[in-house]
Amino acid sequence: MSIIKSAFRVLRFGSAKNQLFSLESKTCRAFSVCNKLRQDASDANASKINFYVDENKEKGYAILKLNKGPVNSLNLEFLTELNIQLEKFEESKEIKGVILTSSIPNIFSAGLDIMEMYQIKQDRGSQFWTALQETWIKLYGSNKIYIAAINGHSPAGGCLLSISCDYRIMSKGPYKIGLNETLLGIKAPFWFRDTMINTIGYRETEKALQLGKLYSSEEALAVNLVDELADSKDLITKAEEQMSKWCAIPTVARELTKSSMRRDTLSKLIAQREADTQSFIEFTQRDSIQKSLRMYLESLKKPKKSSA
Ligand SMILES: CC/C=C\CCC/C=C/C(=O)SCCNC(=O)CCNC(=O)[C@H](O)C(C)(C)COP(=O)(O)OP(=O)(O)OC[C@H]1O[C@@H](n2cnc3c(N)ncnc32)[C@H](O)[C@@H]1OP(=O)(O)O
Repeated sequence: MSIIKSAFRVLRFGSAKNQLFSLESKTCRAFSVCNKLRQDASDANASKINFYVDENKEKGYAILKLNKGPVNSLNLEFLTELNIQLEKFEESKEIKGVILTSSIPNIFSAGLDIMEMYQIKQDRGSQFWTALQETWIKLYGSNKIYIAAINGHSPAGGCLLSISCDYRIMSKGPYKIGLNETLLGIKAPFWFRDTMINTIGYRETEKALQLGKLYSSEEALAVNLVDELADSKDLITKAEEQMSKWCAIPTVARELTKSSMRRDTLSKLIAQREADTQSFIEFTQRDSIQKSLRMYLESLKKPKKSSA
């Protein structure tokens, strides 16, 4: 939204302005549908702490640590809470940037909660998908600086969170990152795909998405899926060093540059959020998709084989 707003300020006249205005108002309508949901989510989760926020107003940035055990999977309530927090950051005058990480050892995020796609009622499915779209629009479209400190596995929706940031540092170790949707028998949505293309390029994305490739940290560095590797113990320090560097850039120039780079990709989803939600519902309700999801869920729940 903020990027759309900045773009709106810059493009004062002509059809581009009208187009952005219409995109913005569609987005606002979709957001207002989520308001009740947000209240429900904050009531239901009042006793749980699904993430921690450590704000350092002096330095001008915050650290947001995902904390929804066991694997930071993204369900409706969690996304709704995250969206509220992202909005708070966006409105903050003191916070220039956010380091996004996880408090769960070896896991950044396991991506979408598969239970939100398996045998789910249409209403819930559409609320879930709307919340996910909102998270991406807020993160990818943010005026703030987002640095992902990827402390562990980051498949599918977890990868989407990190590639929506401006810079990625990943822990060295036996961790995997990538858009592995085809391995679940599903297709990555076009906005996941486009964010990936913007990060690692068309050809690499074409291979990665078809193969459902999960990259090791070294492989991820080699294709620019991440920008830097760090020993786990140094991850946050490195992210903070990087954040100081980004914070030192003149803000308006950086924001306008970011928005000019991301506007077209964002506009594509903003212009067709409802159709995209319908397509998610239609796709996930297919018998063949439900069967694939069931098999994938079973494979996750199988007792792990001993490597000995
Ligand atoms: C038109 C478009 C339509 C649809 C588009 C949909 C796009 C989808 C995007 C997604 O994000 S789909 C989710 C993809 N995620 C994955 O494939 C990750 C699966 N998980 C793992 O590989 C591993 O769990 C791990 C993240 C590597 C962590 O491994 P670890 O050994 O540490 O944990 P374990 O596997 O034992 O898991 C603990 C516990 O959590 C459950 N789990 C794991 N991931 C998910 C998930 N994404 N959703 C729901 N639940 C998940 C797992 O089953 C275990 O449960 P249990 O304790 O009850 O056995």
